[in-house]
Amino acid sequence: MGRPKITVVGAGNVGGTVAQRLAEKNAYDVVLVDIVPGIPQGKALDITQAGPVCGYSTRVVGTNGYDETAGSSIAVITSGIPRKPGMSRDELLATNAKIVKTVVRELVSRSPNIILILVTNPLDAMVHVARQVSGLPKSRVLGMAGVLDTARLRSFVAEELNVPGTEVQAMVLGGHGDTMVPLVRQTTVTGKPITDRLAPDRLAALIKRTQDGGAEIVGLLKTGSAFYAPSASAVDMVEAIMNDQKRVVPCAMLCEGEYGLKDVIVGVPVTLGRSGGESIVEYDLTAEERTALQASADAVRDLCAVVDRLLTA
Ligand SMILES: NC(=O)c1ccc[n+]([C@@H]2O[C@H](COP(=O)([O-])OP(=O)(O)OC[C@H]3O[C@@H](n4cnc5c(N)ncnc54)[C@H](O)[C@@H]3O)[C@@H](O)[C@H]2O)c1
Ligand SMILES: O=C(O)C[C@H](O)C(=O)O
Repeated sequence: MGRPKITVVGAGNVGGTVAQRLAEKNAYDVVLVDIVPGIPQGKALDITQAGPVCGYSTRVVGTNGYDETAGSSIAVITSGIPRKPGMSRDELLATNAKIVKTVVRELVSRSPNIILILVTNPLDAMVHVARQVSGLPKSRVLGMAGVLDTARLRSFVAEELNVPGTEVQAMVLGGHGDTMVPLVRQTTVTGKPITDRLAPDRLAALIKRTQDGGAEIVGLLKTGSAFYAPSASAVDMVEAIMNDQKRVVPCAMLCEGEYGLKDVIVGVPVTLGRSGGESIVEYDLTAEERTALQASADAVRDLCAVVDRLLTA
């Protein structure tokens, strides 16, 4: 039996880097798809040629079609436009919804057992589009944002306290936008509560920087948005699923009553295993966190109503 196949759609900054990181795992066949002729083929060839140097023999195929994606275990969907300085992620809605709709149709028709990991923004609404179009169960349509937002908070805390980022644990829930909800009680440094190490005003400043973390990088890069940490975060989800790790990871997934949220896709702690998002884990939230999560879910719901109208028009 060959290696499991992972497809990456969109061979731009995030997708190209996801393909590279996956190839370096030396555990999958990788298919990289893009609409621009030459780009996925060129990047696939380049990644393949790094193999002898880096010690992997991953088969990486670049294509402008979908036949090569048949039988994929997972697709990481990064196709779509990124925002420019001064824009919100929500402004990408109309363009990216159309792209995600077509891409999901192509993927699911060739890989009926596929698990979709959405990366394209606005993230939570794109997971909604993918669910509507694919009809796949909620466990197989997930969004990557919580791992990234959490990694940002962990790295800001690590820098502030001069400790390794790996010693900082955290959990950021909610939609991938200004309303994201960092859980202070889940934030620890070398196993101790963050509140023992940081004054409230400093912690509040780091949380604000996390909420604005994507925009900070968009402002610095001028063209395009972050891709090193986003690609690492998407590959972390792929690994948790493919290795059946049963690890609790913040992901965008449909809530059906968990946290009091009904029929809305938002970032929540999800156990990732071989069947995808296997369950939503309910932490004990403070009243303030619960209210913030509800507000975040309301913002996502409003955006999903807009995208539903756009796609049926
Ligand atoms: N969820 C997150 O945390 C997160 C993080 C980073 C980026 N993003 C989002 O990911 C998306 C991609 O970002 P990027 O930096 O890689 O952008 P990019 O412009 O570098 O790459 C996007 C690629 O998608 C391709 N594409 C467009 N339409 C397509 C289609 N119909 N089929 C196949 N490919 C198509 C483009 O040709 C391009 O190569 C953006 O929407 C961005 O906002 C989300
Ligand atoms: O900020 C963006 O537009 C890209 C991504 O969502 C991020 O958080 O880096």
